Amino acid sequence: MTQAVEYDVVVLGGGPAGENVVDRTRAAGLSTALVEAELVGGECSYWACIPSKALLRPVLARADARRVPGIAGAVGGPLDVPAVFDHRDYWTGGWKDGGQLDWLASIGAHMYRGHGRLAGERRVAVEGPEGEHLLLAARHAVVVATGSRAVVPPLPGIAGARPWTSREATSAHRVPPRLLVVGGSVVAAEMATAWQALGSQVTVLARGERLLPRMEPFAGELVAEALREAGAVVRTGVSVEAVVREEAHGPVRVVLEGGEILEGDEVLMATGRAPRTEDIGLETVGLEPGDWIAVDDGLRVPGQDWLYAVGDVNHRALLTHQGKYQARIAGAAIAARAAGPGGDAAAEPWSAYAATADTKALPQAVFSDPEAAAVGLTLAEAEGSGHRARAVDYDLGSVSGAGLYADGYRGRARMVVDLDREVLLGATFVGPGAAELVHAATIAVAGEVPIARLWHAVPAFPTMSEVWLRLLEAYRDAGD
Ligand SMILES: Cc1cc2nc3c(=O)[nH]c(=O)nc-3n(C[C@H](O)[C@H](O)[C@H](O)COP(=O)(O)OP(=O)(O)OC[C@H]3O[C@@H](n4cnc5c(N)ncnc54)[C@H](O)[C@@H]3O)c2cc1C
Ligand SMILES: NC(=O)c1ccc[n+]([C@@H]2O[C@H](COP(=O)([O-])OP(=O)(O)OC[C@H]3O[C@@H](n4cnc5c(N)ncnc54)[C@H](O)[C@@H]3O)[C@@H](O)[C@H]2O)c1
Repeated sequence: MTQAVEYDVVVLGGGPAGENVVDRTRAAGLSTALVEAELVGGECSYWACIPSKALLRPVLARADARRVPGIAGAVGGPLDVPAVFDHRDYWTGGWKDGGQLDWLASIGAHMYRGHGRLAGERRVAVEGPEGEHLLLAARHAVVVATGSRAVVPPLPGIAGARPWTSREATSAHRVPPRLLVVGGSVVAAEMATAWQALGSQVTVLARGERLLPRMEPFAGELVAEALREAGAVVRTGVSVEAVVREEAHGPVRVVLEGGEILEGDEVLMATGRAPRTEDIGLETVGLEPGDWIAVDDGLRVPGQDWLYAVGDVNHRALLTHQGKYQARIAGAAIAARAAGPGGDAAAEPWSAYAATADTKALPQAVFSDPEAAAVGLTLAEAEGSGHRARAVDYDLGSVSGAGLYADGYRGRARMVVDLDREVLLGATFVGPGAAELVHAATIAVAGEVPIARLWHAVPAFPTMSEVWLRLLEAYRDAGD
């Protein structure tokens, strides 16, 4: 039997969630090992949040400038595409994780590059890049943070069609003349916005009736309208039946239900995520390989007091900031329990040891043009979960701050109020620059700030945040 190298904590997967667990357990003085198969920083740093936002920033900055008199004339031309790619490459560190390795060393964490698998209780086996094997043992906790990968639906022809997933869409160095995008959610909306502006003729094929299906209906409607104005084709209610590329360097064809065939140079499958759990030894601890890992609010796997799962892999909220939040909570709980029998880590809602905001106050910002940002419940979700709720809407473009931000500003805001408790259940903002509006709403929802007190949170003039005042006035004037 191989001698195990012992640590207090072993973290499997070094994406944003895993890294933040390491940060917290090291801060508590616990010896910690991190096992990472690819690059420390994970999907977010190299093939998701960071490169996508680096591609989108020049797109949104140009779009904003084009709506401001005095500068609009100077930004009429195309984007400098090689410079946009350089900007994106800079932000991914050229797909190298040297900076992250330096940080791990600086906090005294040990990093093992290789494929990790659970090997029974408190054990992680690591298979290194040269096939070498090592066993790690955790005195206090193992934290699984192996994230997720893109789902490619098993459609006829798809394997040979070499479709793009989010990885290629965020790392490509060539602009395909025609890009077909299958899916209608966040990856589809953001990548359609980016690649249409970078020079592709984009066609979005969404099977639902609108884009951004998890947000208020007006979000997807405004984003689709703007994509069409930018020259993209947006089709909703369509179902893709096959994806075929007959010649290796030839075009790709998408066959729709009913037989219609669309041709492109690349096809992006923006069709959701699957857990990276099929080969991480879940069967050695009685869990099902390939499944999302269910956890309680304390981020522990029920029945296994040493096993935690944070980030995408637990399927609570597939967002970096939420994975990092879970990591801070799991790290604090592990440290408290490691401190001894007196270490109290009861997962009471809103305590330092419970991931409460995942379900009650989850924010998301989508960097399409216009941006769409939301927190908490939509009206439909509030009503569906039994609240007596009212939605109050306001045309964001009527606020002076928005009018000054951009000529002809188009946008909309909605707050959803719990009529029994007079607190906010959710809020949505759509419009240029609207992503920065959501954090104020997150504070109001997470803090359950009474509407009566929100009147005293006076927005500065002339900022877009004055929309809060207008929403409160609209709520007051609507009566009960
Ligand atoms: C295109 C795109 C854009 C996005 N933009 C945003 C955004 O703007 N904001 C936002 O909040 N979220 C965004 N997301 C979601 C975000 O990327 C994820 O929520 C986040 O990366 C999850 O972090 P994680 O640490 O759980 O997992 P990951 O980032 O997936 O990291 C998991 C790590 O575990 C490693 N690993 C897996 N299996 C093993 C193993 N067996 N052994 C060792 N290591 C292993 C992987 O190599 C990886 O490094 C975006 C997603 C996509 C696809
Ligand atoms: N700015 C951000 O916060 C940001 C940006 C990008 C991605 N993300 C996160 O990454 C995750 C992945 O995003 P996503 O957009 O890929 O997935 P998603 O799960 O949000 O949406 C998947 C979409 O694909 C469609 N779909 C699934 N199978 C299909 C099929 N066979 N044919 C046609 N359509 C199909 C679904 O109807 C849905 O609209 C999400 O959880 C998202 O929140 C966040």
